[in-house]
Amino acid sequence: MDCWQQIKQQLRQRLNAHDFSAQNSAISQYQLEFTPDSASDDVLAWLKGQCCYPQFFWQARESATQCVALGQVNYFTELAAAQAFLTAYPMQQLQLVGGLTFEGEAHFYLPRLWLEQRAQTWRITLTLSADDQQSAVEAFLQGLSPPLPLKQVQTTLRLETQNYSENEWQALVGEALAQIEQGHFTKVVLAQKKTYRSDTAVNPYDLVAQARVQHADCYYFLWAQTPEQVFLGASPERLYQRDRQRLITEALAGTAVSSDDPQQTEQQQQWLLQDRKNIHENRLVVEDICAKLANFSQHLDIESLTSRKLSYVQHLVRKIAAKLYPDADDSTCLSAIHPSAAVGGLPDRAALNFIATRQNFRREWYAGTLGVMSLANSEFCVAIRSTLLNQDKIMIFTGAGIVAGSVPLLEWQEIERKAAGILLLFPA
Ligand SMILES: C=C(O[C@@H]1C=C(C(=O)O)C=C[C@H]1O)C(=O)O
Ligand SMILES: [Mg+2]
Repeated sequence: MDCWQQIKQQLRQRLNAHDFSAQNSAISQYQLEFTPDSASDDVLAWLKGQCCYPQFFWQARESATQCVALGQVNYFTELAAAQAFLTAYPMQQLQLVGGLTFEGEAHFYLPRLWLEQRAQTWRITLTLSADDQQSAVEAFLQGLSPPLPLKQVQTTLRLETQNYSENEWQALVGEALAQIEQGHFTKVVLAQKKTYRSDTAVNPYDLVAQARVQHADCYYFLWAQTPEQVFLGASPERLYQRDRQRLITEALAGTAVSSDDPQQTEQQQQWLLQDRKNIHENRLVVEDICAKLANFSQHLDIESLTSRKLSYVQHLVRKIAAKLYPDADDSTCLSAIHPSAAVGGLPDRAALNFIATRQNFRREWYAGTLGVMSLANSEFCVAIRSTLLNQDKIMIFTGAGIVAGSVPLLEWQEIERKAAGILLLFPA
């Protein structure tokens, strides 16, 4: 019997031993630790083999742990309800996965199965609730499949539509600049959506595997509530990481080119660190995040300006740390910080209104936030540098912050450069 059969059998044994009639604890969890047969086994490959939804793959930046959530025990479409649920089970350290769309819709799950891979050790957690039917959980376990090997992506993409031509984009940037000039807001982040068709079916798990190789130092995520819509990406941006009352976040904004030419990259870095428009663009994000955090933090620390190099672009970044008041939970933090001025604007209400009325598409998960939350700790990324797969349609999203001093042509070049970085995931 292979290791996957054994795991299924062990989970089934736990299920059979579980007393569904005992109502003393509404949520029960069973954990197994194991080492898969093959050292090259990967939770992403395991997820590729599954046909149950919702699915979530997550690897936080600076973390060696890769996580997968499969299926659902509970589903919340209100952030406050998700938070209240965690608060109701203080002893169990339950973890919810999900996030908020750019427009603020909440989608959080308590997953049926949670897999964590750290080096060669995998930990599986099966969650059962008092409302579960034994037969439904049995069917879920029955449906678990062995991993499918990850493959190199190879496809040719054909651009079908883009929401803005170069001229239309520059006109929209001009409109935003006029509003900035008139004092309606100081920053607004505009976005483009490009829709491609591929000549062969593109596998989303293979794309994430490609992203892990191509884009170092990022958050890697895959989010599929149904098989028809798979959202994935490699984002360099942290919304925040919280360990009890300690929160760290960052202002990541302001962009220059980065390439495999070290001299050009170095010269671009020097330019970026001194460029007034980019420094202003970054400072507005610091102002936005700090003003929001100040409402529920005992103190804030703001580090000095540095740059962060990625494979195709580099950004200005300032790290921010906060000590939260004890009653500030993830519901407080998420609803206050998201969307920050790195993807929305400042002041946020006026900028978000401009986006809602002038931007010709709804962003949904693009520039939303995804992550994992529990009472003790949580981490969320800003879901940029992302792609939505819808059958054979591939949509890629990019945005750029418009501030006083923005040059429409340069903002076009910036989003084109960001798009080229995402397109690296689709080698012909
Ligand atoms: C909105 C995006 O990126 C944001 C905009 C940036 C900018 O305009 O300089 C830089 C990083 C992000 O805050 C995106 O990549 O889609
Ligand atoms: Mg910019």
